[in-house]
Amino acid sequence: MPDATPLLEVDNVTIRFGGLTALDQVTFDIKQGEILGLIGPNGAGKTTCFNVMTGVYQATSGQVRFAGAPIGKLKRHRITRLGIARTFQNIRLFKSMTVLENVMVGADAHSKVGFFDALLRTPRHRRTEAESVARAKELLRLVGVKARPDEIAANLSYGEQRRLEIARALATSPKLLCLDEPAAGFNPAEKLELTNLIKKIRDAGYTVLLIEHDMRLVMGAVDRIVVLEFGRKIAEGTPAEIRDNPAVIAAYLGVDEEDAS
Ligand SMILES: Nc1ncnc2c1ncn2[C@@H]1O[C@H](COP(=O)(O)OP(=O)(O)OP(=O)(O)O)[C@@H](O)[C@H]1O
Repeated sequence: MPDATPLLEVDNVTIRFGGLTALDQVTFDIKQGEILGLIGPNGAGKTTCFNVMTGVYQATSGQVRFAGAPIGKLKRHRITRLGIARTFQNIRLFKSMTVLENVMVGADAHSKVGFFDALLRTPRHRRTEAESVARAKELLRLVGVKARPDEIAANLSYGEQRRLEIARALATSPKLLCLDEPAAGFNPAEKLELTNLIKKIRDAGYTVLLIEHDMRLVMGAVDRIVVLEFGRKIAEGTPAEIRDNPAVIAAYLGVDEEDAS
């Protein structure tokens, strides 16, 4: 079970783009070891939330804290090193590189081997590389990529490419893994497999934040849900609580709250 210490805190965060308020005083936290779903209609601010947590955007006001420390002013690579990794709505693999290389690119974010070690191929470099290869293969097994490690990424099926992206994100040894619509384009069987994979990843010791449009997947995979609409948090609770929440039903059906209740 998740313990009580929040791994990540989004504290009263507002983000404005010109006249548009993409996030409006949003507050929620992610507890160590839980799977949190972030849902809401199109344009609700979900991806903006990911972007503020991963250093792509800075909050106009409010604060994001990771393991208790503010991360709002940190650059993206520093946040990756602290332990937040993400996948993207659109697959962003290095398509001409191999499966293994794609995962090892992620591992490099944490490599302790210096530039000269790599250039001179020192014993330290070779040892670290062997360890990275072993770890990358282990991650490929965890996420269920069946293609050979030396296969070119572009030759993988769409579903395998999505799994590979997750393996690459895990290669940075994150404490928090953020998945942005990982089931986009999946058939029902693939969605079920993904639900199981997300739980498996959590059971392997990671905390997971999931943005996903597919309600069945969200309800089946997560411990808790935060709902955004027009940049505001309109609800927070267990899947059962969210399913019956009139404000959430109204947001998704596009009707007035009174009409939906
Ligand atoms: N860089 C930006 N500049 C201007 N407006 C932006 C920027 N990024 C996001 N927005 C706007 O902020 C709002 C929230 O967008 P966001 O992508 O976070 O929503 P979302 O909930 O992820 O939507 P979707 O489910 O469609 O991906 C939208 O109105 C969007 O147009």
